[in-house]
Amino acid sequence: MSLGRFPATRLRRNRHDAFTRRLVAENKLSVDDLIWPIFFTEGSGMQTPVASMPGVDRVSLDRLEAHVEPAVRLGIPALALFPVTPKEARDAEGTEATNPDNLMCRAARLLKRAFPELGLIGDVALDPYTDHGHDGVLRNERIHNDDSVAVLVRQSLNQAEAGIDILAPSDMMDGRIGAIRAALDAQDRSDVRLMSYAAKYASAFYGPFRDALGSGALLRGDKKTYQMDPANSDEALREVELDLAEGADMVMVKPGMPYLDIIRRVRDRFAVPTFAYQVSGEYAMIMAAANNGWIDRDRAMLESLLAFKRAGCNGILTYFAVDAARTLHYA
Ligand SMILES: NCc1[nH]cc(CCC(=O)O)c1CC(=O)O
Ligand SMILES: [Mg+2]
Repeated sequence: MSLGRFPATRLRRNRHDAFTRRLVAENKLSVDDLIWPIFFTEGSGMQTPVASMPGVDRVSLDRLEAHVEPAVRLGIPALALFPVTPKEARDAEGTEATNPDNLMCRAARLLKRAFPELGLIGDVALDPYTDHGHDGVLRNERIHNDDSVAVLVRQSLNQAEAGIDILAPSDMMDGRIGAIRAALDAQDRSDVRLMSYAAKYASAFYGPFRDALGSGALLRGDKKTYQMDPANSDEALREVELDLAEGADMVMVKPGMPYLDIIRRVRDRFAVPTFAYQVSGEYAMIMAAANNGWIDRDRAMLESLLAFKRAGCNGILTYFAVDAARTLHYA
């Protein structure tokens, strides 16, 4: 006997075959974890690809129901809605955000009628509506926090009225969760959920999204005075703590893959429903490599989504949602 020559514990044993690997797997991705962000436009008969996001289209409202139907059939629980506002409807104050007949509200009403069970998540921020491309209102070339929050509150009530189930403020103004929650309560809308983009970083990975919305070319300067510095991690915990105290039901970390450490810290510290946004640039990277034949798209897609689960996410906003759901169903 040459005890000591061989390890008593051989972790490879549990990797021996597929059934054992299935038995010992710690995390699992399911369709229930997927939130699908979609883009839609005015007009009719339109379906225009986003060049920097292969496979992602902007569809006109008349095509929205048909566009969304496969996601519903696959069991995706919720959509995140992003309206592509025409240039003419943008102004310095983002006034269109509070118009009860804006594109967002019409889309919400249409989808609620067509798919009553489908969760609708409304983006709360002014960048689709401002002519300078910022998420808030500009005063002397600065984004004014409290004036922005006042508009965001009206935008939130407007979306809730149109049938949005979950308001998702992505603007990063201080105090907006508390202000929105108070306004909802005052209108007897305490059932509207708030998914806060609590730790949202000033990131290069939003580029393709801004292409999709047409806000990138308009953007004056950058968003570093309100979105977080990628250097920071403790600060993310303070952001999350404040949003929870102000009435957020769920929190989000964004972008996703470069910030898995933040997701894990948030989940460990607060043990609240935690989400990540696998943003446009992350999607674009995987698609670009896959379309060059450099990585296997489906495997990279599923591995990246599983990584969010492992990091502690309850769910993921991903442009892969429909393809991932299909893969999971037919796996
Ligand atoms: N309110 C803006 C907003 N909401 C969602 C995204 C990015 C999503 C993505 O890149 O997929 C952004 C971009 C930004 O902050 O400029
Ligand atoms: Mg904050």
